[in-house]
Amino acid sequence: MKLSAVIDQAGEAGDATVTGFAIDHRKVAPGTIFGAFEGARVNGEDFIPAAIEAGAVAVVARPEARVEGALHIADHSPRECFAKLAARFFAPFPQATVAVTGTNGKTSTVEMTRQLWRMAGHHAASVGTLGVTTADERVVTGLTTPDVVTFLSNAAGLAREGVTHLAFEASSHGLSQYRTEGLRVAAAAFTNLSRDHLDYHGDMAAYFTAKLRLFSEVLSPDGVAVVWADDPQSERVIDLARERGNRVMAVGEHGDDLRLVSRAPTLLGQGLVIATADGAEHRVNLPLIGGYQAANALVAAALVIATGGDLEATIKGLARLQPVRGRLERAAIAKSGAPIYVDYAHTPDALEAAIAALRPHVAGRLILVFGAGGDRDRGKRVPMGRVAAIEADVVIVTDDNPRGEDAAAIRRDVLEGAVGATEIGDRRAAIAHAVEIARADDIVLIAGKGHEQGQIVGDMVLPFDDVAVAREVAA
Ligand SMILES: CC(=O)N[C@H]1[C@@H](OP(=O)(O)OP(=O)(O)OC[C@H]2O[C@@H](n3ccc(=O)[nH]c3=O)[C@H](O)[C@@H]2O)O[C@H](CO)[C@@H](O)[C@@H]1O[C@H](C)C(=O)N[C@@H](C)C(=O)N[C@H](CCC(=O)O)C(=O)O
Ligand SMILES: Nc1ncnc2c1ncn2[C@@H]1O[C@H](COP(=O)(O)OP(=O)(O)OP(=O)(O)O)[C@@H](O)[C@H]1O
Ligand SMILES: N[C@H](CCC[C@H](N)C(=O)O)C(=O)O
Ligand SMILES: [Mg+2]
Repeated sequence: MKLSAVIDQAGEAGDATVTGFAIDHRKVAPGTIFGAFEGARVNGEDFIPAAIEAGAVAVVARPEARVEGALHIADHSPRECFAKLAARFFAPFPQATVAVTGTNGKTSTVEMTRQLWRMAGHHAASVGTLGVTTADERVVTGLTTPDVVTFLSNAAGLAREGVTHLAFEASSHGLSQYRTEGLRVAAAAFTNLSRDHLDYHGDMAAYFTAKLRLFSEVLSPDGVAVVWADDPQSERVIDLARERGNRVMAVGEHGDDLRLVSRAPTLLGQGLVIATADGAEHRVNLPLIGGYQAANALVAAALVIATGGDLEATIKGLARLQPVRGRLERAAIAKSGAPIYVDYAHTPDALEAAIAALRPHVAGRLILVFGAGGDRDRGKRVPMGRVAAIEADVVIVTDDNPRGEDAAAIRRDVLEGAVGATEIGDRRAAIAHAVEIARADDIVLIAGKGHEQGQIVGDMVLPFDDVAVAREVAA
């Protein structure tokens, strides 16, 4: 592709051939357009000379950046500009693309959306914390919302493979860094807002603003806003969408479009009654437990309907949803008979939701093993401890991913809220202890790491899988 096809004002540089896009100078090859951004750690503008040396034909950067020897595509919002140009290069993308934001439930919702589309016979994929998932395979990317070049090239690659329907997770980091700009988003969903990532965003208002960008800027002007209506912040999302002229589909006990009339836990799932806007009531047995999974399933159904899915068939499809990896996953049964669940709850709200999901299924005690990640929002640790102390019957505080922090100091923070908890730093020993003390009518919940395959300690990723460890210690 010629530079003039990517950018209108390329001038005499327009004849140069563009071979790719990069935001890391180490990935620049001859013909690359380099995006130089100020980051949280370093300033990408410092690498402009090196990128040009490596063959960059153009550099997208702030007007005040110095660019010599390549076309300077100057923009006050260089990340946004870069994403839009890159999208021109990588297009076309899957014809129906939807996005999900919210503090909790993104991964579950995009995965359920993908499953429902597949049931309808579409070639569908999801992109998020679990990686890039299609019916055939899963490729791990490392981030929830991959960097913009990875994201756009993956989305285009999926389209080339025949994927027509794509659901992706829009994390607050991804939204504030414009990682998912430039492709048409036909529907966007909001699941909920609670505390997380304040290390990065500073305060709840800034965190929410980052998430709202999905509705104010990323969602197509003729797209549908799917909103979980039972969150205290839902109204703001609905108002924003209506002001902008987007159609709103409200879902939940307070939702008019898919109204959750009732929810009755069964042994391995729950019976749902869902009322639709035409007044009809639909009954379906969701084979997953917990209010939070019902919420995510309904949001997923709304996304499918918003992009043309048949209402009745989609609601029926809920009965065939497969569990999402690491979300209330039943990992093993202890010798005593106690079931052991693994869940990805790593915020106070999620921990509360995960415990609430299991509560109707426990006759004895709910034994919780959890910790908090290092180099992440420290302010969520005490509230997580508090939720644990209040909602669980036995609490064991252990290590999550300490990353660059002192693990014992993280546990101290959590223990400040988790009054009366037992402290066992070694995660395997903590899980073993929980399983050992569990009696037949108890349930063990191992929270925080879900599907993760490693424990990040310093710069190392040590192999660790909560599900595998649960199985080992239960054997
Ligand atoms: C805080 C954060 O989001 N950081 C991400 C972000 O960094 P940044 O733009 O601030 O980058 P930086 O390291 O300061 O560098 C600035 C620029 O210089 C470039 N650079 C840097 C060094 C160099 O030698 N050459 C070079 O060109 C970088 O590519 C970058 O464009 O862009 C980088 C490149 O894409 C990401 O790898 C990095 O993710 C880090 C590893 C990370 O841990 N991110 C987490 C917090 C994250 O994004 N999480 C969210 C939310 C999770 C959830 O709750 O779901 C996610 O979407 O995964
Ligand atoms: N709708 C919901 N309401 C409250 N809690 C939820 C909801 N959905 C999921 N959770 C909790 O959050 C955990 C993570 O769920 P999921 O992975 O779907 O969220 P996420 O938004 O993708 O998280 P991340 O930000 O880490 O990518 C679950 O294991 C559960 O404990
Ligand atoms: N996407 C989340 C994952 C947190 C998972 C938890 N195990 C932790 O390490 O804190 C984050 O990066 O904050
Ligand atoms: Mg996720």
